[in-house]
Amino acid sequence: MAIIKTAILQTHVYKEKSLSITQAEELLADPELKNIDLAVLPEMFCCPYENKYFPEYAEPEGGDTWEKCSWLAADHGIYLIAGSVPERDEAGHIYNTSYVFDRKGHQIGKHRKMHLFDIDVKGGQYFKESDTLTPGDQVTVFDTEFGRIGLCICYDFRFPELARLMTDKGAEIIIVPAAFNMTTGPLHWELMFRQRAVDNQVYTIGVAPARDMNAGYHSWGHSIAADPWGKVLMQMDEKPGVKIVELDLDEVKKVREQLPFLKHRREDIYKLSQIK
Ligand SMILES: O=C(O)CCC(=O)C(=O)O
Repeated sequence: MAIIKTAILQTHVYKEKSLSITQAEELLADPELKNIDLAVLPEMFCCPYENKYFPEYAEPEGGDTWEKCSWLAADHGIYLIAGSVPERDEAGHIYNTSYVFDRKGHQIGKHRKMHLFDIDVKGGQYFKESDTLTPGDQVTVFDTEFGRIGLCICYDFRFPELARLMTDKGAEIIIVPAAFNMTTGPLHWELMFRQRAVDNQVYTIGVAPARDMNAGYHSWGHSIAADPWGKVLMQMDEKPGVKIVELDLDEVKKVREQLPFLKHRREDIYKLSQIK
């Protein structure tokens, strides 16, 4: 049996970066989380989700936030998907980046959000990440002793091609630090996590910041886990909190054997290919 005990941390994002990090530290120290294998934080878990803050809060890979997350993973002996943070590279570009640490605190994965969130819904949400951020260009999967996990960030998950590429690369779980909003969250959030799970026969996990109506961006919250049948295993409300879900990778194998549609693709007629 390959069961991954996964903690989903729907945290509050403070204006002061150090408070958001301390919050993660305190939550992980809770004795109820003693036996977890993996913990996941939300998108921009220590930076308010607004363009004006991304340059100010950005750090290079290996910076203070990175160091702290690496230490937390090693200290608890867990895999940590450190939500996402604004990352500044040597050329001064800023990315929305998720780092993954193994049980020893070594970085074993890194995803730079590939699809920037540029939308303008009349009477609803406006956002233009491309005002400050640069897109990444890598499909991200990483290995654990349980199996392979795919990783993308929020708007990336709207692109079924990306989830399928991760599945084709062997992902059995797809993890998505994310922050949907009050316009798109109510109709699209659960639907997407269930649909990608069904289409790819994977577990899907979405981890969002808690809603803060005093913030510039109102997160939908509702962190979620769906199984490879598309069943919602757990969904939170909008408040801060922690939930543990058990992901049984034998289920992925069973579902794929019983309903083998991934093998029934007509690759003689159509094919998804990666250019880079
Ligand atoms: O796709 C959506 O509706 C929300 C996306 C988003 O908030 C993000 O990419 O940060």
